[in-house]
This record gives sequence, structure tokens and C-alpha cells, in this order.
Amino acid sequence: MTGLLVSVLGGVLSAVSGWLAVPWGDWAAAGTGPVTAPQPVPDTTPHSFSVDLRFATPAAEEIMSMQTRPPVHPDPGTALYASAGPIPTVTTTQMTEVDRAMVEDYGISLLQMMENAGRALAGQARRQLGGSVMGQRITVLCGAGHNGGGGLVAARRLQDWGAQVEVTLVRHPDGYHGVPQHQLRILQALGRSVRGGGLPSSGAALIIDALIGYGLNSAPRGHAADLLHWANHQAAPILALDTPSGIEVSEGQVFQPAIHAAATLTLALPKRGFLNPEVQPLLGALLLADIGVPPELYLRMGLKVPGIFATQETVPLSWHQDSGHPGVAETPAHQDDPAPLNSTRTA
Ligand SMILES: NC(=O)C1=CN([C@@H]2O[C@H](COP(=O)(O)OP(=O)(O)OC[C@H]3O[C@@H](n4cnc5c(N)ncnc54)[C@H](OP(=O)(O)O)[C@@H]3O)[C@@H](O)[C@H]2O)[C@@H](O)CC1
Ligand SMILES: [K+]
Repeated sequence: MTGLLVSVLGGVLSAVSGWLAVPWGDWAAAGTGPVTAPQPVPDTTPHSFSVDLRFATPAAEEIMSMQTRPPVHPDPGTALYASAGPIPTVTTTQMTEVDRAMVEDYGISLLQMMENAGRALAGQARRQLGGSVMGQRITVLCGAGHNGGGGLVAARRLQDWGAQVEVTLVRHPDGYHGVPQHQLRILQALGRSVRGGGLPSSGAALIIDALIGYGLNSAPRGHAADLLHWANHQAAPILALDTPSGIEVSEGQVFQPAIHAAATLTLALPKRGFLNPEVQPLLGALLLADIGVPPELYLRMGLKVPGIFATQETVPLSWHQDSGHPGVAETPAHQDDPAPLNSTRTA
């Protein structure tokens, strides 16, 4: 109840003073206790669902045709590879369809996917920090959408594993809804510190960028833009979730500001815009994480996806000049631990 008062008071203060100017600081600092138990996420899963393996709907046909549509700024002949072979790239429209089909056609909820994404992100952070996060300082920047929700999961797991995690929200907790709000309430119930309204402390060993993913709708603005600027000027390397925030992932448009990542952990499949040569330096090392999309779904969308995760749940991707015959091009050597410890940022 105390935490609820703090939260409500924070909202009132924000409304009166403008919370960006007056940081509301610790939202659920240790000792304030849980506010409310995490509320169950509304079950949007249909109780019965059928799986149609044919392309029957206009939407599916449109998705299929997009497969053959080239990106606006392609790097001719360049393709992305995992050790399993060439990997298809997807647009925002296709990823939205993946999300829809996961939930509506197969009953795999967003909460399940987000938990997979956040755990993979935490695991990648642990690898980049040398195999243990015990006592390590990590800053996690969390937007209010599903990208931010993945960041909140990663923050929780990293704290579980012994890291000192500073979570910075892009907006007041009252502005979080749906599954990200659910993830936030879990941290709140655990009495973990979540901060917002200002800039994080400097000096972390790693910064996680979970501000904006494929939901970017224009050049980053407001406090998100402030946090992107802040992150790019830190000494710590940045690990980006799904995409460096500030990049439009279908065509690879780079907005200002955009995150300059040391490594990017992209989810399910790499995004089409990553083929844009202007985007590649901002990605750093590119890794692909399994969030549980079944091959049946890719098959329906006409996507040829090899057994990418046969040996591990996160795999490195690399760019190779395509021979023009996908599937017979030279396959890159497998890298066991591709993520660098040092930032490759220039800004
Ligand atoms: N199957 C999958 O792949 C899964 C994907 N998942 C993840 O979900 C991500 C997509 O989630 P999403 O659709 O919620 O959008 P997301 O990227 O969080 O952005 C929306 C937020 O950003 C904000 N915002 C937007 N533009 C802005 C701007 N210019 N400047 C400032 N703010 C801006 C926008 O604010 P608003 O405009 O509403 O005020 C809103 O709060 C995806 O990349 C992946 O990481 C996993 O969680 C689960 C499985
Ligand atoms: K991001």
C-alpha cells in the first residue's frame, strides 16, 4: 500500500511539476514493499484455434509478396548467415504477422515470447561480461512498449543472478500498460528499485538498450531521445534488444539519435533493414535469439528458415556476399563467442 501511495504521489508530482524536470526517483525502492501482486495478463488466447497450412487470406498473400520485394536501400549481394546457412530477413509487417500468428493461431502468448526474449538478453549480457554478472553494474533503459518489456525481464533475471541493475524507465510507471506493465509489477512486487524521470548514473559495465524496437514511428523524441544521447556518450558498451533504438527496421532508415551498439540481440529473425550498409556499423556484433517461433509458422509465411538453433538458443550472424544462389553460397565459420567486450561506438 505504501508503494501505491508512492506511485500515486509520483503521478501527482509529475502532473504538477512535469516529471521530466523533477525526477521522481526510486519508484519501488527496497523496503517500500510490494504494491499489488502482479495481475494476471488478460487471456487473449482463443480456446480453440485451427491451424491452416495453406495461404488462404489476403494478408498472408501480401506477406508472401513482401518476401520478394527488395529493400529500398539494399546492399546488393549481401545476405545474413548463421552457421546453419543463409537466414531470411523480415520487415516490421512480417514480424507483426509473426506476433499475431503466435498468439491467435498457436496460442503462444506475448508473455511467453517476452520471457524468452528477456532471458536471452540477460544471457547475452552475461556472456559479454565474461561469464558472470555477480556484482557487475548494468544499466537497463526500458521503453514503454514490448521492447521495453523484454528489457524489464532481462533486468529481473540479471538481478536474480547477482548483478547490480539500475532500471531506468522512459516514462512514469502509470504510462505502462499490458504485458510491459505486468513485467513492471513483478519488479515492484519484488521491491526492486526502478528509476525514471532523469538520466541513469554513469559507470556501469554494460548498458542495455530496450527503449524502442520495431515499433519506432518517427525520429526518437522526448525522454527516449535524451536517454539515447546519454547512452551514446557513456564509456560502457551498449547491448541493444532487437535493434538499436532509432533505426526503422524494414528499410533501414537511421534516425537521429540512434543507438550505436557494441552488440545487437535481434529476436526470431533478423530485420530487413539490417542489410542497409548505413545500419551495419550501428549494430555491432549481430546475434539472433530464439523466442520460440515454431517452424510451422515460418512455413505458412513462405519463409525458408534452416535449423538455426539446433545447438544453442543464441547464435551469431554474419554478412556475406551472396553468390547469387542462396543456399550454396559460402557458409561462414561459426563463432562461439562473437560479442565484443569493448564498444565499437564512434559517437
Ligand atoms: N515476436 C517478437 O518478435 C517479439 C517482439 N518483442 C519485442 O517487441 C518489440 C515491438 O514492440 P512494440 O510493437 O510494442 O513496439 P516498441 O518497439 O516497443 O516501440 C513502441 C514504444 O516506443 C515508443 N516510440 C515509438 N516511436 C518513438 C519515437 N519516435 N520516439 C519516442 N518513443 C517512441 C512508443 O511510444 P508512443 O509512441 O506509444 O508514445 C512505444 O512506447 C520488438 O522490437 C521486440 O523487441 C518481444 O517483446 C516479444 C516477441
Ligand atoms: K532497442
